[in-house]
Amino acid sequence: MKQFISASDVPSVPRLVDIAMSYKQDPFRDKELGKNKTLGMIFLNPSLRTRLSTQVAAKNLGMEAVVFNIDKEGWQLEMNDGVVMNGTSSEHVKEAAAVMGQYFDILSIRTFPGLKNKEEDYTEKYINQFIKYAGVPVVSLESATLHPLQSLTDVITIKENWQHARKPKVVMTWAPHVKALPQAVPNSFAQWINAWGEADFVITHPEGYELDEKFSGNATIEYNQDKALAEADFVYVKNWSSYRDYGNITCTDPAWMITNDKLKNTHTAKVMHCLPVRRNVVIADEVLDGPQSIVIPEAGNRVWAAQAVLSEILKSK
Ligand SMILES: NCCC[C@H](NC(=O)CCC(=O)O)C(=O)O
Ligand SMILES: NC(=O)OP(=O)(O)O
Repeated sequence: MKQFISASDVPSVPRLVDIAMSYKQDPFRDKELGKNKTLGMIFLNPSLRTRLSTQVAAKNLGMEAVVFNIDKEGWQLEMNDGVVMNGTSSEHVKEAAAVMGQYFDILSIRTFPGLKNKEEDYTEKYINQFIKYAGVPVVSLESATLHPLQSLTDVITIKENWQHARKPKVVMTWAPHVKALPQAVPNSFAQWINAWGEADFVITHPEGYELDEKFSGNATIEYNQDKALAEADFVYVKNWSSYRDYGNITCTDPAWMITNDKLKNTHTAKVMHCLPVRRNVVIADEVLDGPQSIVIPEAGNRVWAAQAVLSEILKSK
């Protein structure tokens, strides 16, 4: 694997899931693989899970991780080519990415979308500038439109919580939020569930919240949340802002929040969320604190996903 930006960078999703699960059984079996190798972790936005789980994963492989909060501690970056840099940006990504490529064997980066310019976000302008100039493999720590480490984790979490011969019914439901959030997590979840191919996949959201079909693919879209949730085995909860009315909040209806009552017609569904989650806005306390929530072990699995990805890149270098 030469980079990890999207499910399409992965030769086999089921195989990568198996590698991650094998690291969960035996975290230190490749503790020499990353010896004398360094991972750069560049953040333009906040993070708890991605940052810490990837650092632990690197450590398990014997690799050194160096974290750089470039938004706060670096020079302000210019991302556009050919500009006269007489404004607020001090350093061009051409130099910044190339220099970091000199220091690290793998460069990982978090860069959220601006949610103002759909084309700029959906061409993944920022992460692609890093890929173009870094000269080393690049791993996404969540980019403008995708969050592959989260989605790999989510597939692992569904697989380890499913023991039946039939496919699980996985329902991704939109939920309310106070802020306009990226579509990266839901796009990515849809892309990975489709690529995995081992679930019956339904997406439910208010009208106007349709995701880019490039990611939602052949998932069933059901606008009635109660209908969608009926007989669900897994409920994946996430807010996102509108893709169609780009970056805007077009629904605030609190009735979309996940409560115990919403789950009553499911198959005692397991409830998932990437975190951080706004309690009693997105998911009610009674659900997050109840037996159906698997959000904590889900977040725990972030380590194994990151370890599988780093190991595959190290092996192909
Ligand atoms: N990395 C996981 C999710 C990150 C981001 N959530 C947020 O920004 C939540 C912020 C808040 O609740 O204030 C998102 O939805 O893409
Ligand atoms: N789920 C997730 O990516 O969390 P952080 O934003 O805290 O890294």
